[in-house]
Amino acid sequence: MTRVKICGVTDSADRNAVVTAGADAVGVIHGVPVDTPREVDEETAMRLVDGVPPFVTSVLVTMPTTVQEAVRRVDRIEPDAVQVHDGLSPAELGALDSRITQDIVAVVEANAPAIEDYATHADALLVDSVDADGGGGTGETHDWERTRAVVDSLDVPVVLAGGLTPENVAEAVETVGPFAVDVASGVEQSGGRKDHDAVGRFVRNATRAAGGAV
Ligand SMILES: O=C(O)c1ccccc1NCC(=O)[C@H](O)[C@H](O)COP(=O)(O)O
Repeated sequence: MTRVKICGVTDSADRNAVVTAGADAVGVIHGVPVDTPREVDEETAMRLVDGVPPFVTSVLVTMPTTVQEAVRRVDRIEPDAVQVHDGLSPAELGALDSRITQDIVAVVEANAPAIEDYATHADALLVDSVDADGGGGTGETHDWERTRAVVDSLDVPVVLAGGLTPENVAEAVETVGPFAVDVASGVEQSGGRKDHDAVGRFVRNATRAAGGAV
């Protein structure tokens, strides 16, 4: 069955709705040098992560420029996993891995060359549609067939992201066969605020679809 991460929660009501809907992971965005309504300050990130219950994974989504910066954020916020968007090379991800106990999800741009280089140093890859500044949350889909080839060629779990919605997620799962799917803007009522009904539909449609990796 395909796992589901709902990304970019900004308050406890949305976090709790995501958990109630049955998502496997909750993404909290902090430390990104891009303009996004989904980023929260450090205190809020700590509080949101702290309230994620057992058996649901809290994920800090961040864009560090150095390994040290990533370590400091992880040590302060204490998520279950860290998702690194842009900024760190595969070798730096390896260095980060040796300094934290959390799993590392490395974000790779869907059209990037040598995606496999990141697989060596990460616990999972998240294949996303990335904007010119390296940020996510674009609401744009990419070439799912290419991502299917990535899934087929690598042993590491692959998370599909970018432009997913309750309406297209079943087709995405069937086409790509990812370990998990991830959504931010596709389940919002307005920037940074989740539409709880859409979150529920997204989780149901993703988990009922055939094609996810076991
Ligand atoms: O969502 C953002 O605004 C964002 C900004 C900077 C770095 C990462 C960001 N999001 C990370 C995610 O994991 C999103 O869920 C992913 O990019 C998919 O977004 P969407 O296309 O809106 O579903």
